[in-house]
Amino acid sequence: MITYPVVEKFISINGEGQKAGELAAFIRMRGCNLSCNYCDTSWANTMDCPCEFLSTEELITWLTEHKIKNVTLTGGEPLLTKGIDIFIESLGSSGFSVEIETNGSVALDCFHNLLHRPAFTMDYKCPDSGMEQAMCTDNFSLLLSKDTVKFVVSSIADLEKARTICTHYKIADHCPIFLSPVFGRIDPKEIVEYMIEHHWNEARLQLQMHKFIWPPEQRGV
Ligand SMILES: C[S@@+](CC[C@H](N)C(=O)[O-])C[C@H]1O[C@@H](n2cnc3c(N)ncnc32)[C@H](O)[C@@H]1O
Ligand SMILES: Nc1nc2[nH]cc(C(=O)O)c2c(=O)[nH]1
Ligand code: SF4
Ligand SMILES: [Mg+2]
Repeated sequence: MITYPVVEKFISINGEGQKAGELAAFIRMRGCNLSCNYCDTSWANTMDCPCEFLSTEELITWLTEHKIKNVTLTGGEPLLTKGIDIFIESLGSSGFSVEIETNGSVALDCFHNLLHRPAFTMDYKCPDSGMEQAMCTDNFSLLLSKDTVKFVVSSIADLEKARTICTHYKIADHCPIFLSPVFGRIDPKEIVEYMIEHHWNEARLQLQMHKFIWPPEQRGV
């Protein structure tokens, strides 16, 4: 029986993305291949982080008990979890609406062809994250309208790079573009001013809502 290394699971409102404000269940998997210098869940990224090994049946029982429709798989990097494709199919065939928060370094081609293809919220790691060299830009051509490309920006230089990438890969023809400030590192006003200055109608500012509702460092919300 496959089990998955879950470092936390909780019900909350989704603080980010196309379903921001809707109830969702979050399942956070252990381990990540990147180390973004702003990561707000770096505690979950090491392989010695305490976790529970849970089976599909245990996780679906928990979701069913909470009468939840939306499920977000996050981490760490959820797409590196062994057998995650099987879990995604099980969630989809059980009727859950599945969103994956993924870091942009994992090739999506094998997940794109799943019977129950989830919605991907895929980061493009901007230069100031220190992780841009790991980006798998072949993913852009696979994205659909239910997916999102998210740029988590630290600076105007990051915004410049985000705009260049959007133009080059014609991202707005595939899916929505979200701009999210690295929490506390850039004033969201600067992002709005940048959008106005560059007539950037295709982009959408998003703030991590849960960090305004609860203390920004709080886990499990
Ligand atoms: C913790 S990551 C986990 C999923 C995956 N590893 C990824 O990077 O997309 C979830 C989302 O939180 C964002 N994030 C992490 N730290 C952040 C911070 N300090 N401020 C804003 N967003 C942050 C990431 O960029 C990503 O979009
Ligand atoms: N409420 C809430 N919404 C979220 N959306 C994406 C999250 C994540 O950490 O991936 C997250 C999270 O940690 N909490
Ligand atoms: S890829 Fe995601 S989980 Fe990994 S370090 Fe970056 S923000 Fe954190
Ligand atoms: Mg988070």
